[in-house]
Amino acid sequence: MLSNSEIGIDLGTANILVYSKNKGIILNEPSVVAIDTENKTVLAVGTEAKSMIGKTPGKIVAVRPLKDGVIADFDVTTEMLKQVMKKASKKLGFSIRKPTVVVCTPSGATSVERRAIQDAVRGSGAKSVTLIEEPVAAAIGADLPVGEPVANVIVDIGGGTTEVAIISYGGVVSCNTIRIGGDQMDEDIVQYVRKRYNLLIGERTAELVKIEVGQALIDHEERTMDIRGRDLVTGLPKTIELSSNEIQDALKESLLHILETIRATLENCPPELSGDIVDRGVILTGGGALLNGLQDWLSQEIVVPVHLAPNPLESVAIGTGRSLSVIHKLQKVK
Ligand SMILES: Nc1ncnc2c1ncn2[C@@H]1O[C@H](COP(=O)(O)OP(=O)(O)OP(=O)(O)O)[C@@H](O)[C@H]1O
Repeated sequence: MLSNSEIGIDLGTANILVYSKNKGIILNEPSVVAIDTENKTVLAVGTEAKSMIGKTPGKIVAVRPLKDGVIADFDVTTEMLKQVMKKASKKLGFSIRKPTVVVCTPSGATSVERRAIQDAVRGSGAKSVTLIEEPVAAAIGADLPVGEPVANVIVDIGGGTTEVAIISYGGVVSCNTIRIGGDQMDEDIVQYVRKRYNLLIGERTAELVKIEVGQALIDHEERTMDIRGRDLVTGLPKTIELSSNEIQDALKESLLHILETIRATLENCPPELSGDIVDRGVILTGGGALLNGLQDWLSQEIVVPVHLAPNPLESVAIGTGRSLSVIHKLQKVK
């Protein structure tokens, strides 16, 4: 049985989630840390730190210690995890001591990158750490029958990566990972606005634009939004109106890349499993799955049904938590 000292962690590029069996998701915050660079102390972690991005005085920086699904700054990640454990303990009402942890890694991570994730979680006080591949966790979290010999296709569009995996009989049959996800889409929007309007906007504004008027490559009713930034010619603040048609253009290249990756993965599917895909379709998960029109556009392009996971932003965390009890049955985790 899973106790509260057994937790699942979705250590994502954009968000970090902690799952406990009795309470479900007990923490869901941005993977951001605010640091005082003078004395190297951590000032804030999570939501509070994210609200500081791009707004801090010189000596304080708000950083994201993960990039493309893997650790970019080991020490800051470990510190973030320590603070996350403290916050999660507060939510539970008692201290999480030396927990047994299942944490996800991108399928495309190298052995060194996997080791770093394991060490960082251990460094935050965990007694034992087991890794699970992110698409497998996402599939478990989305209630797919991963243990059966049928093809479960998962398209997980996170902040740093998009992973497309075919899972059958408890394992990954075929998988492709690209380092394009929600962060790249934000960057696409920053670059578009810069080139088209000579206006500099921050990554948080770009993310808001993506969520509000972002649009996959499919016909839709046009929406608009006012945004503010710094005019690169005059140096002064300026407001412009952006439309969903423009953002559709800005996101085109990244979306086509994601589509190509899905196609390539499906083309590599063993023929015995291809029939399942026609019947069962593809499950879309990760925060990027929520982009307006994405589900319809993808089903139009790949001509198989595309379903949205019940909780795209939470599937991986739920899957890591659920898999902990299965792992206990299968192997002793030290
Ligand atoms: N409604 C929305 N429309 C478009 N994108 C969204 C929406 N909501 C969230 N996102 C994006 O989803 C991304 C975060 O998704 P998620 O939490 O699944 O990523 P992650 O697990 O942290 O990243 P990774 O799996 O790459 O490590 C962010 O880029 C965020 O901007």
